Amino acid sequence: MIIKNLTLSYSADKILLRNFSKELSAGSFIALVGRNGVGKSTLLRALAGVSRCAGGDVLYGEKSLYQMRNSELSRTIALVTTEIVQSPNLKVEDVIEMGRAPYTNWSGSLDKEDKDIVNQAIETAGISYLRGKEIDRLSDGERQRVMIARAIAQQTPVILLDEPSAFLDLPNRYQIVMLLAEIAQSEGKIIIFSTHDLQVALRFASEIWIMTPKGITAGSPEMLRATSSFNLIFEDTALKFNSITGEVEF
Ligand SMILES: Nc1ncnc2c1ncn2[C@@H]1O[C@H](COP(=O)(O)OP(=O)(O)OP(=O)(O)O)[C@@H](O)[C@H]1O
Repeated sequence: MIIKNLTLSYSADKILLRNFSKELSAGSFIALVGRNGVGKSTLLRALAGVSRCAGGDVLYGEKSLYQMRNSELSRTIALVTTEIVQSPNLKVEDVIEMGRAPYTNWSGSLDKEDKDIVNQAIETAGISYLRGKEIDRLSDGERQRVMIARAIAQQTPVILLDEPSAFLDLPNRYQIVMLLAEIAQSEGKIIIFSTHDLQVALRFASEIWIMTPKGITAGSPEMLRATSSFNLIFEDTALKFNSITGEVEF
């Protein structure tokens, strides 16, 4: 995937990101960090081809995401947001089966292969125990896992997740991020997730993008640590990132 001179803005007087370029390779597990309102969700939506960017392009293969038809786009990129899918009587399996929509025929019916893929996604996401449950009766953390299973079932080479660990308790947070890291590595997917959890990013990401109003500083956790780059996030605050201990200090 190639990001070319990406510029993001909602209005002429507020540019969130200017001319960002980056080439991403298969197997990358990227944590996107930055302060509230800096533009992480906007960036993920632009990379998902959901919202148009103000300038630049995002290519998968040779093709711009913005030129892809919806069916092709949804076979290329899965976007997992914290938006809540709510519909009475909708079961966990129904939601995960929606991940197969880009592959099913006009009737939307799933064949055996689709069903096997859905079952495998349920297994991988570790949510077999949620089978048969209604989606609006799940906890936030359980629902988040279901949405990840849906993205897995979508079988896209790129998965983007907006704060996948936002609602999760500590063990679940680590488990979800470890699961995503494992999928990125074993299946050679590009996975980008936004997070406010620096510890998780440092521990599991292969690369971290620090987004500030001045742009994105990208690098391996080790490199960013060595260059004290995390302090970019704490500019204008009384906090400081200790690159030796990896802790935030007053
Ligand atoms: N649809 C929109 N129209 C206009 N401005 C928007 C729109 N969506 C977001 N913004 C603004 O763009 C900026 C970036 O928002 P965005 O949601 O991308 O930030 P974020 O980094 O994901 O924040 P958070 O960490 O709080 O989720 C914010 O100032 C926000 O108010």
